[in-house]
Amino acid sequence: MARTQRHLRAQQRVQTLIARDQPLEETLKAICRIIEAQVPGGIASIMLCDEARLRLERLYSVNLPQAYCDAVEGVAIGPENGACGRAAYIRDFVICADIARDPRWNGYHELAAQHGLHACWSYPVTSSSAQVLGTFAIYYHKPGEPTRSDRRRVIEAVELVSLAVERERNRRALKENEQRYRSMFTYHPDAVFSLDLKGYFTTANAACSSVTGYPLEQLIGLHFSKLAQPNDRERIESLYGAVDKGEAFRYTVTIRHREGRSVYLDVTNLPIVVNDRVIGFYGIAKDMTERHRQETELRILQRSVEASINGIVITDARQPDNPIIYVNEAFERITGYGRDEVLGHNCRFLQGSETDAEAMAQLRQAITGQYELNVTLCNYRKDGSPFWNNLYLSPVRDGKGSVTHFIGIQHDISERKSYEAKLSYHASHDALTGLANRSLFEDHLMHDVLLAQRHGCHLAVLFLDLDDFKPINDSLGHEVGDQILIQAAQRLGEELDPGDTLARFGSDEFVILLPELEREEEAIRLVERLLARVRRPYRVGEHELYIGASVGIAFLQEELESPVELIQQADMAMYRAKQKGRNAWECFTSDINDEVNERMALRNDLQEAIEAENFELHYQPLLGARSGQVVGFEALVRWKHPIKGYLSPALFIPLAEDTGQIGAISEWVLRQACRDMCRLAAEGYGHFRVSVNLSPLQFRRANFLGNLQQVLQETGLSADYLELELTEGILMTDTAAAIETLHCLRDMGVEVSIDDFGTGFSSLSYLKQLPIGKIKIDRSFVCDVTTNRHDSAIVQGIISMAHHLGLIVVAEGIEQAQQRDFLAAHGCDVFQGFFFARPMPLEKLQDYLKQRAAVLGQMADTTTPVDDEALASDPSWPDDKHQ
Ligand SMILES: Nc1nc2c(ncn2[C@@H]2O[C@@H]3COP(=O)(O)O[C@H]4[C@@H](O)[C@H](n5cnc6c(=O)[nH]c(N)nc65)O[C@@H]4COP(=O)(O)O[C@H]3[C@H]2O)c(=O)[nH]1
Repeated sequence: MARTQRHLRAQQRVQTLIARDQPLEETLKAICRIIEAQVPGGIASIMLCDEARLRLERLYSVNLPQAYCDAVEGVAIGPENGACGRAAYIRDFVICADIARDPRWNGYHELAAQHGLHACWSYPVTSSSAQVLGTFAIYYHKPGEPTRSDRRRVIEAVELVSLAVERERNRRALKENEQRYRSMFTYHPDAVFSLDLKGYFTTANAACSSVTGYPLEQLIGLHFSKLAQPNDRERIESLYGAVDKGEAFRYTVTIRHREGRSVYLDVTNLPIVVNDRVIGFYGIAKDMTERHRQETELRILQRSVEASINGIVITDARQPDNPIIYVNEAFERITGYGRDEVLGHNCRFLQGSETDAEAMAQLRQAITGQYELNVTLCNYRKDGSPFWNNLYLSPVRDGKGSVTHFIGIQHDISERKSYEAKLSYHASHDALTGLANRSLFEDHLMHDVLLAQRHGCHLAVLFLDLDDFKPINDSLGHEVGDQILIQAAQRLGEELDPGDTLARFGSDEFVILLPELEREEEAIRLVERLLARVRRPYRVGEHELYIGASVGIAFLQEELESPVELIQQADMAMYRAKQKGRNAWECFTSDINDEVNERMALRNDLQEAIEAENFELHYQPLLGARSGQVVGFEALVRWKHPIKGYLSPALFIPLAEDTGQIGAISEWVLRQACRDMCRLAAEGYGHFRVSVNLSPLQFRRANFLGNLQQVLQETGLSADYLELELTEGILMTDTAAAIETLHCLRDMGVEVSIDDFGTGFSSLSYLKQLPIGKIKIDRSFVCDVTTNRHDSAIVQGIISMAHHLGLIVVAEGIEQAQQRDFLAAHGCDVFQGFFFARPMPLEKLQDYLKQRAAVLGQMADTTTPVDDEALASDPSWPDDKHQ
């Protein structure tokens, strides 16, 4: 009983050792002692399996000799390996009653005998899962077998051993696990942490500290929201709901580092589940700041490349033939090739027949030499159409500096190129007709003159000006004018040879270069053909129109200073041709040159006179045929040339008309005439009407009426005292507009007379439509009126017809009393001419008026008619020197 009690106590002690996780050796040795106390003479030992369960190592015993222990430790588990090796092998009780004779102890007999060990009973120790953990053995110093109670005790001891070993193994496994976990936690390069359910940090590793910048002691107990950006907090809190349900989740968040910078984290949260209850969250936060920055940069870069309006091609320089690995949308748009069609191919499919070989060579060199290049080359789209590609090629290098790729940026400059081409075309061509312009013509001229001089050929320049083009353009509009110019250009072109150059210089000026003439006559024959072609009718819309041309011809002569001189010579000759009449041509000669030079000099002098207002105004009286009274004056401009003296207006007025200088002269004349009339009235000479000659250019000016009104206003002359003299020619072009202007003049109170009447081509019947009050019979009819019966008949006809129309008739150029008498006899109303008075300056006119008044005063007594001839030839009167 006492023995049993002792045994139970010993067992409890062992169980306490086990429960308290005392070292295994202590527990196992305690078990050995218990069993040794129960089986007298027995020596207990416990051996445990190695990890692989192939050997028995770690021998625990209190009384086995150490040398024996050392010798058997590590014995292999096997059927013939002593009691323990076999027990572990067969997983059953092995009884070796007499070791010395037991063959299973072969190899160990001597060892056992040395230590006086003669019997051994061994029992396998197994785990709760039936794994062999080791063996429990009892040795005896004499042979013998166990009794039943011995067996029972051994089994009890084995159970205790199993319990202790298994417990110790579990504890070790647990510790190992914990260490593993801790290692993972501690050494994890990412921030690893745990939060409680309220979101406070409960644990955090070192990485967590470096990611957040907070020392661990400050981090523990900190609420996660202290780190998250305000706009992220709510989102993350809502995610934690998922963790509550036991689910893991992942999100990205930007936190604020303790130093203030933003840290971009990729966080995975997992629930901490204990006893089926979530008690918090684990978190693993990966610092993605750098990667995020790179990704953002990359994304922006990718978007920019994608969205670029320039085509972008990337090729792989490491692969044979440098194949395309990327093209953007713009490349597809520009070339018409889809991405799939080009990837893997070399870019050469973009080349074609017009691709510049030199540009290609540069491109190849840049690829071989691995340097940047900017080159413009002609590429081809998928549909075969060419485009201009301004290509930037640059090599892309890796970290070691080796070129891995090439990037090509295409800029489709086709529009710019075509614009440039258009610009250069327009710079050298006339937009309306498509003919060469002056600059291109001059280029050809330089070149062809050089060749002609070298080869001794004849060369000619023709200057062709359309006759009567301006009136058509003015009256029918520019569209009609343009059509005529186009048709004329076409006709001229059709007559020329391929080597000739046809250019348009001005509105209706065409210039032709004939560089390869065998004889000069060829040019003349061509000009005749050209004139004939130009003369043919032009059909424009409903109009059938006729125009002519005047041509000047200049041949290449030896004494030419510059080729351009030929154009000027042809121009001068054309001017002479124009003077000859319509549809004429003229060759340049040196006298034309002189004439033109003189004209040029005169033009310049005239300009100086205009600027200095270096003109005088003379007045020629007009006398009533019946009353003999002065009824008005004609204002006639005089220019005293500094060298040539007084020049006839018949000389410089047409020049001024040609050069446009007439505008300024006319305005001066009008203003001066109005002023002088006001002065005469103011100085008591009476109110006289002054006739002013009107130039066609002045009449057609847009602001003609406005200007007139302004002059009248400024000078204070009443419109009743102004008369404008128009030639028939003015009324011939754009008659409707001219008549409208005449009506306006009449409304203003200004009188209008037709000057040089009878010299125009038009029928007299148009007179009845005109709101005019007077006609002036041209001097040429008056001159021979008494000697030539035709002129006499014409003059009589004009007077009669004019009177029927209610018009006053003025006869100008009366030089003789017979002429006066004839005209008076046939009812002419007003006389003008040297017979009565020459044109004179205002001061002389005042004298004239005074004298007339004096003579008239005397006549009142005598009733003798005024001797106009005597007055006119009074030596004190001005001699109109220019006449
Ligand atoms: N042989 C001869 N001649 C006579 C006689 N009586 C007058 N004359 C001249 O005949 C011309 C009359 O002027 P016109 O026919 O309008 O012809 C004018 C007119 O068309 C133009 N002219 C003169 N002054 C002006 C002006 O201020 N403006 C414009 N637009 N043209 C003007 O120049 C032309 C010539 O003017 P002038 O040389 O001043 O010549 C004047 C005058 O001096 C005569 O009995 N015998």
